[in-house]
Amino acid sequence: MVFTHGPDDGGRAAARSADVLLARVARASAGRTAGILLCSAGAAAASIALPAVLGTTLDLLLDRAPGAGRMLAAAAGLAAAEVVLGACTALLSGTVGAHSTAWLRRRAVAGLLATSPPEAARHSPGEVATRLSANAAEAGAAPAAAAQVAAAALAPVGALIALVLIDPWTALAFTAGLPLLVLLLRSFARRSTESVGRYLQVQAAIASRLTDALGGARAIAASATVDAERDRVLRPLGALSTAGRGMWAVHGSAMARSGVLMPLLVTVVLAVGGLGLAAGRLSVGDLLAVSRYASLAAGLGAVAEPLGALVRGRTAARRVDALVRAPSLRYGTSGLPPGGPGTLELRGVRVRRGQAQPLRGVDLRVPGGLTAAVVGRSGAGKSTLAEVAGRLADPDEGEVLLDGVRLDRLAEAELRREVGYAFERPHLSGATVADAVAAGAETASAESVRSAARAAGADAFIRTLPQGYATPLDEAPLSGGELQRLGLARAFAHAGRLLILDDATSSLDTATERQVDRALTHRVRPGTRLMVAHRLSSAARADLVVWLEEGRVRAVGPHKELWGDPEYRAVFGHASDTPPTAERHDIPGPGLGEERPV
Ligand SMILES: Nc1ncnc2c1ncn2[C@@H]1O[C@H](COP(=O)(O)OP(=O)(O)OP(=O)(O)O)[C@@H](O)[C@H]1O
Repeated sequence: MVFTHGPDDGGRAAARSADVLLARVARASAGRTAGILLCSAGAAAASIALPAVLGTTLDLLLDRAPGAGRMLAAAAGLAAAEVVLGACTALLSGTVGAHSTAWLRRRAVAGLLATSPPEAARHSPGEVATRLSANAAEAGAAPAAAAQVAAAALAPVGALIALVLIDPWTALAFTAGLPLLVLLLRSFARRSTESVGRYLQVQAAIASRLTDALGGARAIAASATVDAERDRVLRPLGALSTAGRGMWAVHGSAMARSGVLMPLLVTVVLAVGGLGLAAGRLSVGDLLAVSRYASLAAGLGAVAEPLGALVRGRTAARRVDALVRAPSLRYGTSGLPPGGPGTLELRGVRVRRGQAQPLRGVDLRVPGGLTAAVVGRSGAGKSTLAEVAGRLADPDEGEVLLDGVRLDRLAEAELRREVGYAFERPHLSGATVADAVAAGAETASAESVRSAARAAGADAFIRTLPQGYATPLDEAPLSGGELQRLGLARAFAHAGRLLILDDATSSLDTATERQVDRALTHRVRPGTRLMVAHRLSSAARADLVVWLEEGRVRAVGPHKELWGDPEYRAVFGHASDTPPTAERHDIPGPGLGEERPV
């Protein structure tokens, strides 16, 4: 099976950006990270001093000289300090990891929520879950791992200096083997980055498939495809196992090679030290110290462990960084002309989504105050039109204007105040049902919450809930239609000059839909309505219909005029056997909106 590279796999630039992110997260825990370095340096200093003190102690004991007891106590103190400082390093590493993970998760969630829905949709829910959980935790461990890499090098470097001071020949013998170790660590870091990257990708693919399957659990059960679905979800397991084995093979081979190289170096150093003793250059105590320092210097091979954690953290950071860097919508500072009717214009609007072009050069004008139904076959581009009309996303070409002002020049607060949305499956947030309706750019008053709920046909069922409007949202059992009515109520409570309803009445019964329609005319703040509609009745009741076909405006006009076209009738499932009528892309008669009673 082949896994294509995700949007975050952009080579060096992505790696650099992830490193910048890690530098920022390290700065956020700078105090504790410095603590790791200090404790590690302290532990390294203690471990470096210990062999010298032990060597001197041995020489004093052999010579029966005074002061051996004091030196022994000093050695015990150094050993204790090494243990305590090591424990502090472990504790600080844990807290730095936890803080860094939390910091990364907050940034990633903020980045994801600030981006446009189509950008966010590039990451499947399962993939996002993996990036925010496992990947963020791995990346969060990177700052502490970096400090540990630096710390792991401190003791060996110090030990090497001590060897130079005791007997330069022993230091030279050790240094001769270092280029091999550097080569080994470099190759480990490179191969590890590749294998960890593969593993994380497959892991995300499985999570993504699993989340898809959970989302469609009812359909899977109903269509008796449980076995096939299980196979589909688990199919990448083989690739995961291969990637995992590859990862540990890289790790294991680095460990094995350094496991051979380092004892070999220690043996060579000891041999040189032994020759020094025979030549009278070194004392017995010196030889003891040389053997301990050689072992300490050989600890450089153990740098592979934190280096592995650092490599895994850097690779995981790229996946988290892709969420942090998700392009966010930029807002302007302009306002709308006061009292404007809500005239909506699209000029040469083109939208690309990967290979697809949901909208291809759309020109459209909906005069203020009118209700326009957007109709077309499935995939015609209706939801995409609704998306750019309310600036949930920007078009790739062209511009969208509300009362003559480009939407991307509007201040965010003004945009969200004046443009309202209701969706087919609204997402509600807030502690209670009333809070969910009140939530918006500005919190709606209790009075407008109730009046909006009445207008959306939601008041009656809200009253039957255990605590009415005060029912906690997560204790309110809601059907699809009830959820839609709450979404409509929220939109009505915050209605601005443009209200966009994207299939927002699809689950309502006909009577409630009519009631909502009447309320839209008489009880909700007057303005322009753009309604994505599949039902014939919605198109028939609208002032005008925008008929989309394959991302283009096929025609614009009153429903009864378009009805003469058999292809238009076919959109609603009526027979089509005559040729299409002429195209009309604009609404004749400006001022229609102003003449319309509200
Ligand atoms: N993020 C995306 N990536 C790839 N293609 C996309 C994306 N979003 C939309 N499309 C494609 O663009 C076309 C229009 O999609 P859109 O959702 O606007 O259609 P629609 O008319 O609302 O359809 P429906 O009535 O089925 O909801 C479809 O072919 C769709 O597959």
